[in-house]
Amino acid sequence: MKQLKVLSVASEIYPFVKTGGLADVVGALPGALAAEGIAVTTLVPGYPSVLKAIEGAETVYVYHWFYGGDARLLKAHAAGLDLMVLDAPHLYDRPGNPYVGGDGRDWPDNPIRFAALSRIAADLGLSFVPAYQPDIVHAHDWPTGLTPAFLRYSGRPHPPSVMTIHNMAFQGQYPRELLPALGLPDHAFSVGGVEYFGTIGYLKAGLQLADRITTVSPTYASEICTPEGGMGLDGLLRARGTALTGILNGIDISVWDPATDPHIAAPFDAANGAARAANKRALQERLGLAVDPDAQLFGIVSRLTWQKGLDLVLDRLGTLLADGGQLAVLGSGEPGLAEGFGLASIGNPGRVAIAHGYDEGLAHLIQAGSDVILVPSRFEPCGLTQLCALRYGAIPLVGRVGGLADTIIDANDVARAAGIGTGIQFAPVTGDQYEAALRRAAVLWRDRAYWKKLQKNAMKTDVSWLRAAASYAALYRSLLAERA
Ligand SMILES: Nc1ncnc2c1ncn2[C@@H]1O[C@H](COP(=O)(O)OP(=O)(O)O[C@H]2O[C@H](CO)[C@@H](O)[C@H](O)[C@H]2O)[C@@H](O)[C@H]1O
Repeated sequence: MKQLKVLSVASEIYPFVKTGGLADVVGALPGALAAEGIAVTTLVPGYPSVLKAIEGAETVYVYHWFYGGDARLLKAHAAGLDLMVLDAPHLYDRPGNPYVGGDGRDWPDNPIRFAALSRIAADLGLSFVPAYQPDIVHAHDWPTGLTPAFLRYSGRPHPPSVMTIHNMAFQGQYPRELLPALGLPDHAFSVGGVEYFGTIGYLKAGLQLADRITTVSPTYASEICTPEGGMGLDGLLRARGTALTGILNGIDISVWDPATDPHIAAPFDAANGAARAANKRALQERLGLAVDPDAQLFGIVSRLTWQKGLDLVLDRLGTLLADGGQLAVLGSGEPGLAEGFGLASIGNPGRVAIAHGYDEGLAHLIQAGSDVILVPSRFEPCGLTQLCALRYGAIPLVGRVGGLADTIIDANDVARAAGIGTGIQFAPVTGDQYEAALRRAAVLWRDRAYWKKLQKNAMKTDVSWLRAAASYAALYRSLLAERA
């Protein structure tokens, strides 16, 4: 089969720059797709952390006066990834994260910064760099949503495009007056183009103009077609009909491998789950929790946001602790939630602990040492933490929404009889239902023989990228077949 070239474009990529699951997916897809005969090159902004990782990269294109300053397109290979990097210091050479400055506010020029990224993706699609001509351009989330628009409004032949939604909650909406500064023609501002409720909608543009739309689970794909889940874009998505599909994420099972994980206290696998005990002890010691193998240890690794439903955990903390449970939280985000967990840890020494900030190593130890991983999300396009939890034998307790519905088999009586449960689901996502799920978790925990069975089932679940890679490959090939 002919090798396909896919240009993937995104605002973050693991291991160079990450604020959430988007980076994981963008960083893992190229490796997964290589096995399918697909060569992925990823275009990302030249943030300081990216430029540091690609010192000595080759300049393949020079832009004089590009959105307010000079810029270069660099080509590099780092951490096993083929990269194109947009080095535009006036747009990306600053501290903070890709979207916000040190004061926690969005960079005011975000519309320009991400239009520039999308513009380069389109330029590459339009063969500006003769040595690199992708067959498909694949854009991820709102920061790259204008890519299909730049392709379309170039008026030139261009490769087909795919737009992937990792999270509908972020859409990128900016005043219409920016249109000329973005480099889009007046006629782009139409319902069939980039116009979105009187503004310019970045994600909207991508969803309107890409040849195909994917999101990261089948259930989320149906949820976003409803007024409740569509966040204003459900009508458009319904109109696009079969152009939208859901492809479940995987995780990088070499990074998330309890048998070889350098971040954990003791390696283990499905056949030797008993070694988890050493990780539980290490986690309890590290976070100052009482060292007690019998306390059911609940873990959270998350961005602290409304989406993740963590206010429910605080509201119903009494139930979690009532049966001797413990809680270990790693997260960063909304100050109100961080403070809430901080106060809970002060009020319950040895029982509740919070580690603030971002800590890759501790995330691994929490997965390896917790008995349960809590993901009570209000909506969840796919979710990666429950996949890590499955792989590490921590039983996911999740809201039955989006990808959480698609990746966990609720350990109800029928599943138990069939020997197939892998976690605990609850719906709808309310405090009462969450609390009922906690009670079920406590009952299941008391039956240690069954708990071990659950862990075995969880660890046997295929959470790799294998199936997703085959689905993306099929999607790309069908797009090209259509064009031909
Ligand atoms: N404080 C911390 N320290 C260390 N690691 C931390 C951390 N906080 C979070 N992480 C890690 O960041 C990743 C988060 O990924 P998720 O998919 O769970 O959520 P996110 O909402 O960011 O992603 C969005 O995009 C992804 C990708 O498509 C979808 O799965 C998801 O549903 C959607 O909301 C996980 O790998 C997790 O371990």
